Amino acid sequence: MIGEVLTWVGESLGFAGSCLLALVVLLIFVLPRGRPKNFPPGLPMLPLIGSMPFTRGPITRSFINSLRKKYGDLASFAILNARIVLVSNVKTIKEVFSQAKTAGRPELFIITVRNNLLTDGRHSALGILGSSGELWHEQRRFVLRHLRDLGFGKTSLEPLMILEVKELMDHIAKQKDSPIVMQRYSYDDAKLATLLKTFIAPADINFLSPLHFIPGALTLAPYLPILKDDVKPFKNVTNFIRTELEEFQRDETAKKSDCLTSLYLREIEEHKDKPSFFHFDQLVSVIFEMFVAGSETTSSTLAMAVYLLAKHPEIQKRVHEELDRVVGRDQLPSFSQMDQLPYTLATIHEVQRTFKLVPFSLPHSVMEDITVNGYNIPKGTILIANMEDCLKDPALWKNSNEFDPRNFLDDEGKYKRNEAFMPFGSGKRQCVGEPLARLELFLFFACVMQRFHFYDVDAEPMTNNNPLFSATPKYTVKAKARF
Ligand code: HEM
Repeated sequence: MIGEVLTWVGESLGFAGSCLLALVVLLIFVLPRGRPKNFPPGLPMLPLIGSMPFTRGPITRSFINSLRKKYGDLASFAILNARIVLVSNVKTIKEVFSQAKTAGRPELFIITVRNNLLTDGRHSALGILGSSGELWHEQRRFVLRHLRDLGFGKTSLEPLMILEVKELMDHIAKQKDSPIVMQRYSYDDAKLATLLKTFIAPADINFLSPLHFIPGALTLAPYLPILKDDVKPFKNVTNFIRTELEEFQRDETAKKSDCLTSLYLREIEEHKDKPSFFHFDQLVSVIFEMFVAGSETTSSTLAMAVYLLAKHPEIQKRVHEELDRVVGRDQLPSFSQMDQLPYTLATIHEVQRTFKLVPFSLPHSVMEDITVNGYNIPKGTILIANMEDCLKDPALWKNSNEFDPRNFLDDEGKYKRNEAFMPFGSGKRQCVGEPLARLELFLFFACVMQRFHFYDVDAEPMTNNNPLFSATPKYTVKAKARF
């Protein structure tokens, strides 16, 4: 049989073609394997094509889960030449990602395309989310320090958030009895509406697509006609931010104000005569990331909360009861009441656990060789944290398979933290916006639930296969004002 196949190949391809084929086969199968010595167990890794013949199609969540089951806490595979290790188990995740050596970020398609567009090739790395090393460290430290000083994630932001909450509630109230599409709210402000329309849904981004690992694809991507549509939102958002910043720079009062933009512009001024990571392109990039990372994440979690509570009227009823008892109906819920609202707090945590917005966090890359559980993981390896596995492990939760706020309550009904809950990542690169996101989720959820009863939810079947971001189901729901 094999002889017949070889004869047929020889006759069909001729001598030169057969030699070429033999060379390719040699490169793929005979050259030393792509697996480093004492690397964590996993799929075979062939030179050039990695584990692709063994993944049986695109990387899916069930594929990732099957690796964890088969190989344990550290499981490896390769996409083309990129070696990837899936890290599972709460203890191992915390141990691996707390190290500075694992705080790198692999080159990500979405980020590199944006950098190219932004700077016409002036800067190969920008921003916080996609950068590594000194650039990442310095920018993250600057942004965190100043945001903290400005009250980011502190209760002093409450009045500002309440304005937004009220706008959202007015929007829901205006719909009367007609079904509401809980996907996104375009407020009346035309600029904000334009910006929101241009945003990229995280569920459309797949960092594990082989496209990211084809040498040269990243640099060329923005110029390929086939990718024009994909690139358009980046252009729109960055142009929008540029224009806003130029306007800001012309406004003397704004420039003197204490906000992240003016503080950053002052830093640029201070560094203008020396080589520095503080420059205008970098500022555009940081603002872009804060918008993109901070908008769709919280809004889709809230959309998921409404969906799940409309589907679980008994849980909605208990949230309503607690809000009525603790807050009443004459005032809006406030951060200061968070401790007295354990069921409401547990419900929003349970929404995040069920939703698993970023089930494998964002990929990290190893900056220097490390050893984990006796295995060697060399510099350049990509690491993925298996948060999904921690969120559904029956040993770690009271009722892991159901939407059940008791997963975050102790036997006395008090809110209980769970180590396995890491929706904002773990370690050195943990989400910059976490304190703000936590407050936003609590306040929006508590205020909207105090006022409305959601029912008659009607959802389309889910089609999202992206392993790295979860999408909210497309649904409509009816809202009835409770008072
Ligand atoms: C429900 C809301 C949110 C969730 C679930 C979420 C989740 C995450 C996750 C999983 C990461 C990756 C961590 C890692 O690489 O290990 C991340 C990073 C990041 N997030 Fe969030 N996030 C949320 C809201 C926000 C908000 C509101 C902002 C900003 C206002 C924000 C800004 C960022 C930034 C800048 C990074 C990059 C950090 C770095 O690379 O050092 N996020 N987020």
